[in-house]
Amino acid sequence: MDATAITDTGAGRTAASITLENLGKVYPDGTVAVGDISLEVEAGELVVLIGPSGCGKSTILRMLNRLIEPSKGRILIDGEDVTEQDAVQLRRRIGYVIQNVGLFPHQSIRTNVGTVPRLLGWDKKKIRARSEELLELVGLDPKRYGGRYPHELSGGQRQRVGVARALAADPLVLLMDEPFSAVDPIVRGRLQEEFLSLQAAVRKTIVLVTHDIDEAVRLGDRIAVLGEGGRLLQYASPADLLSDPASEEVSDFVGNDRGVRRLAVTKVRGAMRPIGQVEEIERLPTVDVGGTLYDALSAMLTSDSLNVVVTENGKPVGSISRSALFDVPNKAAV
Ligand SMILES: Nc1ncnc2c1ncn2[C@@H]1O[C@H](COP(=O)(O)OP(=O)(O)OP(=O)(O)O)[C@@H](O)[C@H]1O
Repeated sequence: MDATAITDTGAGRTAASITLENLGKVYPDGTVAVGDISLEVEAGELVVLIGPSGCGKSTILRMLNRLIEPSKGRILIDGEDVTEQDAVQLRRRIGYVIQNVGLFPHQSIRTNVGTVPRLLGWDKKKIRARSEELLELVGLDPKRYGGRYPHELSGGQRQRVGVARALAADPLVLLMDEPFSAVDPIVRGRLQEEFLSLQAAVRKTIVLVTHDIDEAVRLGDRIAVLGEGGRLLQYASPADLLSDPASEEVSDFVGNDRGVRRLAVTKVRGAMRPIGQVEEIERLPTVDVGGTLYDALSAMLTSDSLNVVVTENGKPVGSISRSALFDVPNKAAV
C-alpha cells in the first residue's frame, strides 16, 4: 500500500501536534476526573494513556474531540485552541475508534468506511475509491468484504473496519479508546502488529487509551501514566518508564515483572554475540536484528531452544542465548 496516497487533508499535512495546557475536568457532581495535566504530543507520535480505572483517560480523549468540554486549561491542535473551532467540523477531522467499534449495523462495510467523507460532501466516486483503499490498507479485501454487513464479520475484522473508518477522511489526529480490548488475546496481538505497520505507513498523531501495560509498551512512542484524580504521574518512552519509573506508584502500576517487559523494548542488536560461537545454526530459530529481546525469547520458547540466531537481510550475523537475555543491563541497547 502506498502511504503517499493518504495525504488528502488539503493543507498537505498528515498529522498535527497536540498540546494540553493545565487541562482539568470536574464533573457537575464534583468528581475530579482530570486534575491539571500539561503535555505535548508531537505530530506523528503515538502516545498511550494508561492508568487504573477511573483516572480520567476517556475523559481526556473526549475533551480532545470536544465531546466533553474542559473545566480549565486549553487543548491546542497544531497550535490552535480547539474550543475556538466548530465542534462538528473538528470531529470530522479527528478519527475516533472505540472499544466496540460502533459500526452502523444496517450499512455495508463500504458505506460504514465512507461515513465521514460522505459528511464532508465528497463525490460518490471518490468516497468509493477511498473506502476500497482503506479496506485494503487494513487487510480486508474490498471485493470480498465491502458489501458485507458488520454482523457478517469477526470481531477482529470489525475492529479493522473501525480503524479504516477513522482514517477515511485522512484525519490529522486519531483517538483510540481501548481499540483492541474486545477481541481475544491472539487476535489482539495480531491487530497490534498490523496496527504498528499501518502507523509506520500513515504516521498519524495518535492518542490511545488502554488498561494493558504490555499493549502500552508495545505500541507507544511515549506513555502517559495517570493516577487517581486524573494526575499525570509520568510521561516517558516505554524504555525509560520500565527502567526508571518516577515513583513507587508508577512502579507498582507498571508491575513487578517489568524485567520481562523490558525485553520488549530492548533491541536484539546490542545484546547479540558474534556468530561462530554457536554450532548447528541451521537448526536454531531465528530473529531479525531489528527485533527485540522479547521476540528472541518467544522464538526460543516456541522451538524449545536455548539459543536463537540473529539474522540481517536473512543472513546470520549473531546469536543470543536464553540466559544472556536476562543479563542485559538496564537501558542497554534500547
Ligand atoms: N458524566 C459524568 N459525571 C460524573 N462523573 C463522571 C462522568 N463521567 C465520568 N465520570 C467520572 O470521572 C472519572 C473519570 O472517568 P473516565 O471514564 O475518564 O475514566 P477512565 O480512566 O477512562 O476509566 P476506565 O479505565 O474505567 O474506562 C471517574 O471517576 C468517573 O466515574
